[in-house]
Amino acid sequence: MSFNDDSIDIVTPANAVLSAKFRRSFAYQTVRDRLPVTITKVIDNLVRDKDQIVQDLGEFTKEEMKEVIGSFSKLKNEVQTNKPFEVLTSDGPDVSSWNTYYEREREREGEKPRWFHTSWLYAECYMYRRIHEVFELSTSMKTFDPFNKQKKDAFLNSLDLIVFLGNHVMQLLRMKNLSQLEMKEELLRLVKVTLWGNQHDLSHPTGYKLPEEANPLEHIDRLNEYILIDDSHHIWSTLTASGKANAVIDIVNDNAGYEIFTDLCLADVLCTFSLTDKVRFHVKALPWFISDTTKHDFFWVLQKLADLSCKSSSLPALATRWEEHLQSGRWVVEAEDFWTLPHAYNEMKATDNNLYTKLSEATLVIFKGDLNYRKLVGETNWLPTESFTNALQGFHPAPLVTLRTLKADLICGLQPGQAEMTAAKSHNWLTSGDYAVIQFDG
Ligand SMILES: O=P(O)(O)OC[C@@]1(O)O[C@H](CO)[C@@H](O)[C@@H]1O
Ligand SMILES: [Mn+2]
Repeated sequence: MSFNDDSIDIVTPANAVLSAKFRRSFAYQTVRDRLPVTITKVIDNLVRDKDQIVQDLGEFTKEEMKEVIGSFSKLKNEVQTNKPFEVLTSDGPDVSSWNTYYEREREREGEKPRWFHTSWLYAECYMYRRIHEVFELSTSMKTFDPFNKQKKDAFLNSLDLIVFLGNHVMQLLRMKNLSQLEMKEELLRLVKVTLWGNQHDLSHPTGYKLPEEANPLEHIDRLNEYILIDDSHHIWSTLTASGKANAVIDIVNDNAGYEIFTDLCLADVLCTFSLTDKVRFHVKALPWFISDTTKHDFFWVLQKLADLSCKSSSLPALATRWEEHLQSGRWVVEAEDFWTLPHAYNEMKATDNNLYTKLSEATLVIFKGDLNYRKLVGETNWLPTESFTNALQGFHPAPLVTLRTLKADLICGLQPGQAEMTAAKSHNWLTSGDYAVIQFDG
C-alpha cells in the first residue's frame, strides 16, 4: 500500500486500532500536519536559543548543533515521505525494549512499520523517542530537553491560576474539624480542578488553554455539564472503604506547568485528609509529547514556588510542605521507562511485571490525561457504549480512575445516544479538549 493510495479506508472502522491510514481521522491529521510542525518547532527553537545553549553547554556545541538540526530535518522528511521506521541505535536503557517492539510490529505488519501505516500510538511515541535519540547521539547535548523553555513559560503564564488555587488549597489544609461530607465535597472539587488542568497541554492544536476567570474553582463548577462520565464518587468510596495500613496512591502524571501543580495540590489534600499514607508520582523519563512532566520539571516547579513569595505566601508554604513530604518518603517521584514506551497498558504485565506489581499495591491508581487514556483503552475505536472494563482488556493492577479531557477520537463507557447527542452540539467534541471524563474501574 503506497502513501498516496486513495483506496485506503477513509473512516476508522469500529474496533480498529487508530492509525493515520484512516484518512478521515485525527490520527491522519496528526501525522500529516502536527508531527512535522513539532519537529520544525524543535529546529526553530534551537536556532532561536543557539547563543544561550552554547553559553550553557560550551563552544563545542556550536558545531554539534548543526548536525543535530540536520538530523531533525531528516526526521521531518522521514515523516512526510512515510519512510519505514528503523531500530534505535543510541544506548538508552529503554533501547532494547523499543527495538523488541519494532521487531514484533515488523513481523505483525509484514513490513517495516511506517508513519502512515502503523498505529497512531506507535508513530507518535516513536517520533518523540527519535527526537530524544538525536540528542542522545550527540556528545554535548545528551540530556537536552527541547521543550524545557515552553514548559517553564507555560507555568509562568498561568501564575494567576496557580496563586488562586494555591491560596485556596493552603486554606483548606489549615482547616480543622471538617465533616466527612465537607471533606468529600472539597476533595471531589479538587479532582475536577486536576481534571480540567489537563486542558493545559502544549501538544494540542487548540494550544494552551486558560479559562477567562482567574478563579479556577468557580470555573470548574460551571464545567460539570461537559463531564460526560462522572465516576468521581467512586474515588471517595474507594479511599474511605480501604482501611489499608500503609495505603498508597499512584498518580500517573501528565503535563508540566499548571497541570502538575494541580496534581500536587490534590496529592497534599489526599494525604492531609488521611485518605492515603503515601503518594507515588509517575513522571516521564524523557521529554515527551512536548509538555509531559519529567523529574527535572517536577523539581523545577517546587523550586519556582519557593521563590514566588512576591506573588503569594501560600506558594513557598506549599513548596516547603511538599519538600517535607518528599524528604519523609511520604511522596516519591519515579520515572519508569514503561511510560515512554509505545505499549498499550494491557501489555504492561507481560512487558514490565515489576511496574504492574508495584501498581497492584495501590488503593487507587489515578491516570491523568489523554495519552494515558489512549494507552488504557488500547488506542482502539471502541463503540462509544463499550464498557470501560472491557476496553481495558484485562489491565487492572488495582482500582483505577482516569481523569481525561477529550483530545483524541476514541471513547468508551457512554450511555446509548450520548455520543450522538454530544456530536450534535459540537462536531469536534472528541478532540477539542472541551469535554472530559472521569472513568473508574473498581
Ligand atoms: O496526554 P495529553 O497531554 O492530555 O494529550 C496529548 C495530546 O495532545 O497528544 C495527542 C496528539 O498529539 C493527543 O492524543 C492528545 O491531544
Ligand atoms: Mn501530555
